[in-house]
Amino acid sequence: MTVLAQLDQLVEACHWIGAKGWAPATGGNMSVRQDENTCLLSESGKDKGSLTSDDFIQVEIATNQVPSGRKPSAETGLHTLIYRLFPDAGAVLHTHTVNSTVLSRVEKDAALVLQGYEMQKTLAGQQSHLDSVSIALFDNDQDIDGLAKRIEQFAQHTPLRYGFLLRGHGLTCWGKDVNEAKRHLEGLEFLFLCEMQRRLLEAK
Ligand SMILES: CSC[C@@H](O)[C@@H](O)C(=O)COP(=O)(O)O
Ligand SMILES: [Zn+2]
Repeated sequence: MTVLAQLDQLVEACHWIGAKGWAPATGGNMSVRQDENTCLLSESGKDKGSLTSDDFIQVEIATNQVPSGRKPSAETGLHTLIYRLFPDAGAVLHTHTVNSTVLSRVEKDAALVLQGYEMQKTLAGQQSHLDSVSIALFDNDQDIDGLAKRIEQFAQHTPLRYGFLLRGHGLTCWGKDVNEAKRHLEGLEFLFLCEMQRRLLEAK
């Protein structure tokens, strides 16, 4: 599929994310890989639910440089990190949902472990509800370069798959293309909602 077709799919995914209320106000950011050296990232500060293809800005993956001089997402460094760590990653979606925001604060460990859910199989390579899926959880940080470094160091010793949570902030997930990133987002959000409800009910 061409990059233009991927960008069209990404714009559609942004509208779908907006309609679900998963990127309130100007929260969230999205990108698609152009080639091994560059990606197209959403412009900073926009309502991500009403983006058009003109709102995506070319960024160099190795350096975070922006040839156009426009202002891509404040979280550009997390998208480019994912494209650097995972040559197969073709799209990255970052959302601010209530479930990911709250659950990432309630969970004090360095990962949210999901187990026992059939919907784990929405995640590439997962074949059974009996397996455990560990979603890494990092403390939020306004220093995105510092945060990216911490995540990079973590990935050197622990597998990082599907996405990660930022505490009190939201989910960043990816896939080989827009469709897979969208499936991972929808699957993980479903699992977060189930996990919230389970913890609430079992606490009584
Ligand atoms: C609504 S404030 C949220 C931002 O600080 C950030 O977390 C975010 O997701 C959107 O930033 P942006 O620079 O528009 O990509
Ligand atoms: Zn954010």
